[in-house]
Amino acid sequence: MSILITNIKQLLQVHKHNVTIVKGEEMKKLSILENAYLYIEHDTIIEYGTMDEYHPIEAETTIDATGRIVLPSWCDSHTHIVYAGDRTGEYVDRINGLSYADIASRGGGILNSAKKLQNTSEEDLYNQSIKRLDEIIKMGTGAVEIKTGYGLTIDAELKMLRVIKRIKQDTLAFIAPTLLAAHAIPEEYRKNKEEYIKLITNELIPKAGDLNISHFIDVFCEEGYFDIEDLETILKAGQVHNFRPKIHVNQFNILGGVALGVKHNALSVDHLELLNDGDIEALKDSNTMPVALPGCSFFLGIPYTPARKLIDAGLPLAIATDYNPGSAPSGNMNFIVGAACAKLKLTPEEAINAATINGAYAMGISNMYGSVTRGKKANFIITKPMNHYREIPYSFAHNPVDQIIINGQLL
Ligand SMILES: N=CN[C@@H](CCC(=O)O)C(=O)O
Ligand SMILES: [Zn+2]
Repeated sequence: MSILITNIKQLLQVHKHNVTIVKGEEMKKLSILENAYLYIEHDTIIEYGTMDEYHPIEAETTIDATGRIVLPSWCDSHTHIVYAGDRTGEYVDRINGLSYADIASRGGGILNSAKKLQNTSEEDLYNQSIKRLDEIIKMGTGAVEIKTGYGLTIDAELKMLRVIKRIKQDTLAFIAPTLLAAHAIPEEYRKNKEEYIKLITNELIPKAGDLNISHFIDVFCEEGYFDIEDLETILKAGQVHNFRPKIHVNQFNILGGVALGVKHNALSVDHLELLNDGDIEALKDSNTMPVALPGCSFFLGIPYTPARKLIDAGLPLAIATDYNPGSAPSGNMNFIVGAACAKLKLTPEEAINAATINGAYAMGISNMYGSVTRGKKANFIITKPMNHYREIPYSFAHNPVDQIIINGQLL
């Protein structure tokens, strides 16, 4: 299959030589070709340039993109889209004044989702989850990280991993599986967290490692969940089975998870609604990507990640949806890009960098995704007619997507 796109009003994120991460001041730049063409063969970017350099290319499909913008598909590096049912009841409880913590303390929250998932067949869980993935692909996402973490028993967590593997096999999008080995303490271990941690380190991690589905490990490091000692214990056990950390830290409290994540060569530290100077220092000269989740802050009404503090300190930033039934029931990366500008105060260029190349980095795939570079994967958004790419975050609740190309296939 070959696709030629011509008369592209603006082709975004063009890099002749591959870029795998964008930091600090560099995030303010977005390399653009005006009035461009793009040629794709199978699943790969073969050629691109401006129309005045263009020489006729034979292609099976030709798209005239006059007045429209073409950019790499969104790279959503933090989702929990494999889950059963929903938590709309809790949503109303929160509107009526209960906090996320109040609901969790009454056995709601993650434990509510775990009960539903334990009582849902693997087939049904797959059918519910693949629908969510198909929906976010239509909204422009081409690479998605998917976590476990709603099983909370060995069998249910491994069931989640098998569903993620089946999704990976059945979709054109890139899927990065993550073992969220420690998401919440099950009721039966409430008074014996140490026992649950032993189950995780001695049984879940080795069994998940043997399945060879996921290469990332995650822990929810938070008061009432897993503390900094638990985090170190679990990351060390993960390292034995070659799991690289991508961890939930600093959402409601600062427990030291950022520095510990950097110490364990975390690929990303996610949430960061709270940050102190020590966190910023720990991240400098590290290979760890800070990830902000503005959809969660929007939905829970909690602070937004101080993204300007991170970028102005010369650090990179990725943005992601956190798509999950409790704190962010939306996988719309277009909204996240809009929220990054409106609430994190990122420029449109910074937000697009954070949702493409840096999002790919936070999944370990920015050598193959996240920019228009010869030889990289052909995952693209072709927008509806618009005057400037700034309209993508500006029209924050609109859908800018007209057509998508995933793995070189026009959908
Ligand atoms: N904070 C922990 N985990 C998810 C929420 C999980 C849930 O509430 O179901 C998050 O990233 O927000
Ligand atoms: Zn999350």
